[in-house]
Amino acid sequence: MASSSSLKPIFSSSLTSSPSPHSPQKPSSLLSFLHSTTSTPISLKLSSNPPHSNSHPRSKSFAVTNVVLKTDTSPETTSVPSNYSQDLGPPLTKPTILVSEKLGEKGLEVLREFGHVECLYDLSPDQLCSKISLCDALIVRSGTKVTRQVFEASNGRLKVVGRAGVGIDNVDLQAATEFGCLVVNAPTANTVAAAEHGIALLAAMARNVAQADASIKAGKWQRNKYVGVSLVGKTLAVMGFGKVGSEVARRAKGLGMNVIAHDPYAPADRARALGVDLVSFDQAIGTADFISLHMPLTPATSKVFNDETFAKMKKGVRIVNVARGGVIDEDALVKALDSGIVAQAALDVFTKEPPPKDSRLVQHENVTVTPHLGASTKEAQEGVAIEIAEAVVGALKGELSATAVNAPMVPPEVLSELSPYVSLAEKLGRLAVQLVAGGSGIKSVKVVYKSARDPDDLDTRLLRAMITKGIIEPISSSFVNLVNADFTAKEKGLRISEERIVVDSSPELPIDSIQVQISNVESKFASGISDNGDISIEGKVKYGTPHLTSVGSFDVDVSLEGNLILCRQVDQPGMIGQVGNILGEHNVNVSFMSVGRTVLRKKAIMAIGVDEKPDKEALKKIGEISAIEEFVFLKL
Ligand SMILES: NC(=O)C1=CN([C@@H]2O[C@H](COP(=O)(O)OP(=O)(O)OC[C@H]3O[C@@H](n4cnc5c(N)ncnc54)[C@H](O)[C@@H]3O)[C@@H](O)[C@H]2O)C=CC1
Ligand SMILES: O=C(O)C(=O)COP(=O)(O)O
Repeated sequence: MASSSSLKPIFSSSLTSSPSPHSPQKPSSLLSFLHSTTSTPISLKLSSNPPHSNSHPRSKSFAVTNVVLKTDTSPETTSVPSNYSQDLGPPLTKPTILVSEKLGEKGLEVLREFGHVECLYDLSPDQLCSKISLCDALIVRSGTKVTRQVFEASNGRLKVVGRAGVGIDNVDLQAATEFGCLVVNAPTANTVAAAEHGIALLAAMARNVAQADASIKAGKWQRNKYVGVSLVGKTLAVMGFGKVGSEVARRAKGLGMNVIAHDPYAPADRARALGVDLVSFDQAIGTADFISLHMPLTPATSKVFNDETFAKMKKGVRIVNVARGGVIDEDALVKALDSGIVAQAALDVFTKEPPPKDSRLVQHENVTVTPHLGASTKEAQEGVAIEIAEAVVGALKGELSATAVNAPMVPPEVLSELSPYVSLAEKLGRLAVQLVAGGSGIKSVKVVYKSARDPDDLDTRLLRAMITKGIIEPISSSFVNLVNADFTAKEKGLRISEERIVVDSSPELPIDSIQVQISNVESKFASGISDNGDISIEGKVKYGTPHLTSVGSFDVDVSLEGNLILCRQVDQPGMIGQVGNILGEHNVNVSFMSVGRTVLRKKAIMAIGVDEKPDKEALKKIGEISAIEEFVFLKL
């Protein structure tokens, strides 16, 4: 007999639980993929569905084709960019993009074609926090601190932070990830500008250009005081052999310098190709006449140049920093300059920008300074502006960004191939969790992907994120998207393990089937438990549509559209008719029916796809059919 709990949607009560501080309100029923808020959620675009699936019947075709920004009916609604969404449905809102630092005009043009752009420079932290809840995207350079408070104040609306440049040390990435906000940067367009500035500082420092310039302007003519040192034949240590570092190395080689580099992560062959030896940190700083810094500011590189490391340097070393001020302990540098360990320093970046007016470092006579000008060429600023504008617009459209900093980068061809499986993954997660009996804490989920392809060829991050979303969203108030899926699972103590099994099927298809198993829980539907004691369901994509193909140890075949009723019954004639009649009497449209059985005339599972949720009376009548042993209604 059907249990009484089968008569109500499973977990309905938990849907009303209060939102977590990290989680704004839940989105409507579309698959929100990157981000969603009450105002402008981003969702996977369903091929022929209107954006608001609450108010429109679901289309039969459920292939996920793209990710789009979902509709918004807030008062700021203006016109809709032509490429914003081709879907039908309520009017869409132009996203609001806040630009908080000077951005090249060409980039602004790209942004204006897509959204409502507000350029507000020099905002105080409080002003930024009060503005941000009205913004879908924020574009910054190095001067804006995008702190946890900014994400909190955004109230879930901020979907993407674009850093118009390389260094993202001014953005709290952990907070961005927790809030499901994508961070993108523009990593390539200012590389040459930064490298050229490094070389400019190197040469200017060696020949006292800045000091001599100030002296002559002060009416002096001090030719003996400003005798410099030559670069040719000297050893330059490039610390951080990435994009900028390697361009500096290339140029320094052209100046006749002997270049060594230290970078724990750089491939040796890339260095060798430029005639550069990769060496240890101590070797680099111990042998160099000049040291040029090009590593990111991270917890590992913070103040890595300090009393201890200055003491290991060759006396009279000269240091250039166009990376980040924070990699140097500035007090230690002043001491090293005073003691003569460091003969000169040329600094474009500072721990605090702008540095205090009375900074001993800035005022030091052997120090040359510029106000963070590394990326400031016309060419670089134009390039960076276009690069970041395109990245931000792409992210707002829901495309996966090639310059995402806090989300996996999924190449477009992989994304398009996996699209139908993305939908399948979320639905399987959603179904599996609804089979769990209330009160069972879900701790461990295993996902088994069967595929004819080599397991290494299958990038499952996207699928795992969607399964996580399917499992977590029905039972909590959290949003889950590609950015925060792993974080949210961890935060909720949910361990998701994955197994890839090679099967003999068509290698044309990336995946043959996906199975979701939930261990150590009780089920509201005993037949959903497989022989190993786990809740287990499996699905496939058939004709581009997600299908449920097994429940527990029963095979079924039902398209995952609308909602689903699963019944376990005695395998006997007339069952389909009896249930079908009840649903018909209650005006519930049946889209699919499938019966799977273990032993002929013993037990069977009937899976019934229904467009509408049957009312209580209909569910009660189904439960009263004597041959039905248990049943469950599942919302997709
Ligand atoms: N002053 C300015 O206006 C500009 C400053 N920059 C800064 O320059 C730096 C480098 O930028 P890109 O070359 O574009 O970045 P990148 O990511 O291409 O290169 C950074 C390199 O540092 C290496 N690295 C990481 N940890 C390290 C460590 N502990 N020791 C040595 N190397 C380490 C990485 O392996 C990588 O190869 C960044 O800090 C960036 O913010 C970049 C552009 C303009
Ligand atoms: O790209 C970087 O990392 C830079 O430091 C450039 O900073 P900016 O955009 O000029 O404030």
